[in-house]
Amino acid sequence: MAKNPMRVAVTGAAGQIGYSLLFRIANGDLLGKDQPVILQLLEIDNEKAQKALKGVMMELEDCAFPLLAGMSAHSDPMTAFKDADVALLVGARPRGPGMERKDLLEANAQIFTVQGKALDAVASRNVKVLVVGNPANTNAYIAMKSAPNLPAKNFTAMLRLDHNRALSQVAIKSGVPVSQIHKMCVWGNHSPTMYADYRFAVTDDGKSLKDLINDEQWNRDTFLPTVGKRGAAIIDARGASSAASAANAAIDHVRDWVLGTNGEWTTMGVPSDGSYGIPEGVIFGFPVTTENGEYKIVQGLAVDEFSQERINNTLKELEEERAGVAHLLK
Ligand SMILES: NC(=O)C1=CN([C@@H]2O[C@H](COP(=O)(O)OP(=O)(O)OC[C@H]3O[C@@H](n4cnc5c(N)ncnc54)[C@H](O)[C@@H]3O)[C@@H](O)[C@H]2O)C=CC1
Ligand SMILES: O=C([O-])CC(=O)C(=O)O
Repeated sequence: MAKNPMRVAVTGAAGQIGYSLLFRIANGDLLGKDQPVILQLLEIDNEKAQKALKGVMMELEDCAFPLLAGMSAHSDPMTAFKDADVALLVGARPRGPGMERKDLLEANAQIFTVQGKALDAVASRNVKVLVVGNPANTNAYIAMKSAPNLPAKNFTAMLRLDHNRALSQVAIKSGVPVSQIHKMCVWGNHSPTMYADYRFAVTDDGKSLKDLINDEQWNRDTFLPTVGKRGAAIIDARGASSAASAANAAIDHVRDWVLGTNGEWTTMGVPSDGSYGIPEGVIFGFPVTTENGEYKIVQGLAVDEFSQERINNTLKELEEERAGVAHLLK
């Protein structure tokens, strides 16, 4: 028997990530090739953005996707998030000329407060929320705090792009294909302070990638800066921030959350439960496994002195961001 459609809300739907994301969702890449979807698309209440969104919807229509059971355009999160099973919060305020980090945090805090409240009011009680818009961890924190009637665990931030970047860099260095590398993870904030960590990574036949690479200087001087500053390198090369790879990571994140990782590790930004000394509620990148629509933080990993320093550093940045928006959450 055909499954009932699931409702997927996407914000910033006429933006560049949206353009790479929506077609894949409609193609069944997000929720499975037997799962019909209804797209509920949110853009700002502006004639140009709404017109662009209409254009994207015309193209979606022209693909005649068998799994696309419906779609609608919105300028109000209260209608866009109605009964949403999945919410991909991509739209955010980009940094403008002369804007300080604090101004950026505040501008986004406004957006994610409103959207968190709307999710709280109208979304499915099981809605799975992924925040992509930057600063992703803090935006997810704001949305979570603005939705007290939804389980906090339903709010996540995207570190999967960092995870995928780390996988590819380790694959290139070691010569082991990405498909044969397991137990990669990235800790912390989606920012250059993140700590990409291949200490636990193993090949299909259980060989340690750290031993195979055996180059601590490469780890510290090449790998970590390459992964940490990859977003800026893409902007420099393309003249625009990563879009297709970001959309791909969003698909990976939600697909794994919904459909499970079969014991494989992945990275998700999730509200801390106190694991590894990260204060409860901070949205932090952790290694996780997923099963039956739930994620579990991988426990019991050894944290050496260098790793602890890195984790402390990315946590400090997240706590500063949190302090910077605290007055807006009262
Ligand atoms: N977490 C991650 O790994 C990554 C995050 N990003 C972030 O994703 C966000 C989106 O990137 P792009 O699609 O390239 O940007 P974009 O500027 O092309 O598109 C953003 C869209 O969001 C819309 N928007 C803005 N505020 C909105 C609101 N309140 N409600 C609904 N829509 C709204 C805009 O009108 C625009 O169409 C940015 O914040 C970017 O920094 C990008 C790459 C990776
Ligand atoms: O750096 C940016 O603005 C986009 C981003 O988050 C990334 O590519 O990781």
